[in-house]
Amino acid sequence: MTVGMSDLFVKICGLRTARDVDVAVEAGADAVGFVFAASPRTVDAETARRLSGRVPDHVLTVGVFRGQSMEEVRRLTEESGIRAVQFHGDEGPAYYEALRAPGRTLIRATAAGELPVRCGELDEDLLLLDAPDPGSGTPWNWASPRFTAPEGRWLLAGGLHPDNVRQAVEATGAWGVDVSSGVESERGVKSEQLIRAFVAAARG
Ligand SMILES: O=C(O)c1ccccc1N[C@@H]1O[C@H](COP(=O)(O)O)[C@@H](O)[C@H]1O
Repeated sequence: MTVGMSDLFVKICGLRTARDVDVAVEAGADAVGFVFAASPRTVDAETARRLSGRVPDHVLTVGVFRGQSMEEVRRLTEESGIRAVQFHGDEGPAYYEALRAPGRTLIRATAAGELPVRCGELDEDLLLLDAPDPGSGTPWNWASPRFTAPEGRWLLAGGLHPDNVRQAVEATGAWGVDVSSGVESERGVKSEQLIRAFVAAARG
């Protein structure tokens, strides 16, 4: 898997317009996310395909799924042409086996808890630790002394924004970060200023 050109991997998620995509790429994001799960940010396959066409090869295009059938995930992935699949529900090993394809990155999102987790448990390439309510802008207690950082490559998400992302990275040692709500001016509407501020702050 080839991902990221910088020290800290930064993904900007929930993009819906060409302007969102252009700003995220210009700001230096390593990945851009298109939400296929039920959300105020949902896009269809045609929109994701059109927006992905604006993304240079060094930036990973990610489709976000939650509780969808394997057939729907497969169809949306193929129709949109996105290069990575991010599972946010309780998708089991059969999903990873079915969606594994050459050049495709598989991301497993799980709610952060006190039990240790490891990247690769379900054959994923990247692990994502998030709050229980993904996409809500709610943080989890990543600063807790009881939190054990996972082994392997993992992304931190949940309630991140330009003012807390650097502190979160330093506290957890995360390999990368993922954000949606924290770069919006209102729910579902991305802010150019906040996207730029987030990427710059994340990398310190
Ligand atoms: O963004 C959504 O609407 C969404 C819906 C369903 C599953 C995942 C979703 N987004 C993911 O949630 C986190 C970002 O959360 P936050 O808004 O920054 O707190 C990130 O992993 C997104 O990919």
